[in-house]
Amino acid sequence: MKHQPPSFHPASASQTGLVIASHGRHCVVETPDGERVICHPRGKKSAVVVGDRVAWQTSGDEGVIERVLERRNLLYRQDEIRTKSFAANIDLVLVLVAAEPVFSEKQLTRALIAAEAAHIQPLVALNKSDLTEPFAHAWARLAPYRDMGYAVVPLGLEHDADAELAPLRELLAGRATLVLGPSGAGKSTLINRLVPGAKALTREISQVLNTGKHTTTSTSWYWLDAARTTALIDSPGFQEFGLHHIEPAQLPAYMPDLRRHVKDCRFYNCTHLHEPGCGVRAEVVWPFEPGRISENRYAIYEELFAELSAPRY
Ligand SMILES: Nc1nc2c(ncn2[C@@H]2O[C@H](COP(=O)(O)OP(=O)(O)OP(=O)(O)O)[C@@H](O)[C@H]2O)c(=O)[nH]1
Ligand SMILES: [Zn+2]
Repeated sequence: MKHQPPSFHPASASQTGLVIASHGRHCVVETPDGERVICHPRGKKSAVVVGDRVAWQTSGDEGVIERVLERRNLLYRQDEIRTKSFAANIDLVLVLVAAEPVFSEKQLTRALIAAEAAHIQPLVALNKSDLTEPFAHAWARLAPYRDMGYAVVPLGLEHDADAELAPLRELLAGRATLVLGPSGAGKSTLINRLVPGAKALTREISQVLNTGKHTTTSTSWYWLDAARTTALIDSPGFQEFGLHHIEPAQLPAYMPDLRRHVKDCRFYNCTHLHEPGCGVRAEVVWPFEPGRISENRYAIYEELFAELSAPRY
């Protein structure tokens, strides 16, 4: 047996906690009693992300993270150069788009594929129902997404009465939901409608984490209820949604409209790009028809396939 060095400090017991915000090398850990402590990871690499359950110990006024408990899932994006994590241990990914600015189907699809690849249920919401005509147009553009089984929730975050937000609240209840969306879709409006005191909390957290320095926002975790059963996680970084962690051949598995036709392909290893007897390509139509594959989605598939097949350096 190895000789154990004598311990001069009374060992402070390790506690568990939830990472509710992170910035650079600091993070805020919430204890089971709801107390919040600034923590630093032990060692050089900062591997902690919002949503992580951690074991930590007090060290003066602050804390040291000893280890990250096993993750149920981790949503991240990866471009040619680096990997960025959005959050861990989440139940739902809510992709918020709006009637205006006109959303990019490519970005929406990328987010949905990343969620599918991480085995997290996606949910789509379309905001700004008061902008009648653009809203109707956007709603129609989302028809293939409803048809492939995703819930698409109409919202008017600025004008809806609380009762009108009830269906959304119901979908979120008891779960931790990561909110993603392009700039201007209404993410801040959503958080402020659903989280009492969100603005104050954001200010408070960015003050403690940045110690006065001016920095952009990072990911934060908000509880919707006093019992802390329902959470929203706000995360920046929707615009550059790299999917380099996904193999091109895996793409159809993460695109439900393609997935349901793969069984009809003549070749088991069909890429759905040029093979004869391809069950996927046989279903591509424009305008969209239920049960089939919209030309837009197929074009996004082709583009992603090429992007993810390109040599990496
Ligand atoms: N017409 C209309 N405008 C809305 C609605 N909800 C939000 N907006 C407006 O849309 C704009 C963007 O809303 P934000 O909540 O700031 O959007 P965001 O997604 O947080 O955008 P970033 O801060 O750029 O990331 C604001 O001017 C809001 O007032 C809505 O239901 N209808
Ligand atoms: Zn095929």
